[in-house]
Amino acid sequence: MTAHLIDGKAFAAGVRARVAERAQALGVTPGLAVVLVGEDPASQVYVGSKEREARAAGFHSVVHRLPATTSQAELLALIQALNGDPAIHGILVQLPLPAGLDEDAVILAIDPAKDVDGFHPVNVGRLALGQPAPVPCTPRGCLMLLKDHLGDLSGREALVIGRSAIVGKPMAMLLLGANATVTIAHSRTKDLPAVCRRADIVVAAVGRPHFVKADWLKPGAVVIDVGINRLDPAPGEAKGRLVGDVDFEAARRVASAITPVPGGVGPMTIACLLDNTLEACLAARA
Ligand SMILES: NC(=O)C1=CN([C@@H]2O[C@H](COP(=O)(O)OP(=O)(O)OC[C@H]3O[C@@H](n4cnc5c(N)ncnc54)[C@H](OP(=O)(O)O)[C@@H]3O)[C@@H](O)[C@H]2O)C=CC1
Ligand SMILES: Nc1nc(=O)c2c([nH]1)NC[C@@H]1CN(c3ccc(C(=O)N[C@@H](CCC(=O)O)C(=O)O)cc3)C=[N+]21
Repeated sequence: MTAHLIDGKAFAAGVRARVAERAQALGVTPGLAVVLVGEDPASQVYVGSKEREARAAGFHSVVHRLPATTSQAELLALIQALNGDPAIHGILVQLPLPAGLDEDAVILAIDPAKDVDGFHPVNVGRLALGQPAPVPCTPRGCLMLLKDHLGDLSGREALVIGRSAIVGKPMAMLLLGANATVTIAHSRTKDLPAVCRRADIVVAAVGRPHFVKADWLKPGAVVIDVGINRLDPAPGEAKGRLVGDVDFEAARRVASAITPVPGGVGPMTIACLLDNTLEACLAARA
């Protein structure tokens, strides 16, 4: 079997086009503020594409680039200013923050109505309770791809590998909300290959290249690879290749469908960020 490639890049372009259309019809310009503290080169890339795609969708997009030496008080003051700025409907603080800054306190300072990442405890609680809330962009994008490919997820065995607040936990909540039977694996899970072989759906969010092996997969499983890992450059390459958390070339011979890296989940994250910002803008007008 050669797995169907789930084209997140194409799907995300469709989501962005619908967002742009709705934004245009709105008569108000959705505003997104991204806050980047420090010089992490990978973060610079993501922030650049968020800004480009927000503008392409007709949004007002501002990026605040702060030095790694920024104090907690300075960062909190910026967030207060953005909370009070009526032109800004969505605030995203790029994580992780440099050492010395208190991530929890920063997230708590964001107005939950502008929390387009869905990381504020109020929004995390709402998601857990099944109440309407901005949903974290990466898991939301993964669920869109799964539903598009599989239709109804009811009763399917889903395994989420990873339990971070950004990806693993909200992914598990969304799958549960879609009536899948959900298992969450992490670094203390015993016999992960055996747990994985039971799953109809595998979402890998670990942060280790080639971590999920082909012989861990049930034949016909649907695999969503969230990982973004940069390999060391091969001789003659300026920068290393991007790969996911799944041993892609081997896995595609066992899975029925799989997302590539790049071109899978990553573009969906950005598309969902724009959609969450549009929704926040709509809610602010209501
Ligand atoms: N495509 C996109 O848009 C996005 C991609 N990413 C990528 O997704 C990946 C995961 O990100 P994130 O969730 O933030 O990462 P974290 O490092 O916060 O979490 C990694 C998770 O993997 C688990 N883990 C680590 N080692 C093992 C192991 N040997 N067996 C089983 N589980 C293990 C950890 O378990 P434990 O809790 O026990 O330590 C942890 O829960 C990264 O590659 C990141 O770059 C992230 C966000 C968006
Ligand atoms: N507050 C916060 N919210 C986030 O959503 C957040 C964050 N912090 N910190 C870092 C992670 C990572 N992340 C990605 C987004 C898009 C791509 C993406 O578009 N990737 C492209 C490739 C990009 C490239 O070529 O470099 C792809 O997979 O096709 C990747 C990773 C969001 N994150």
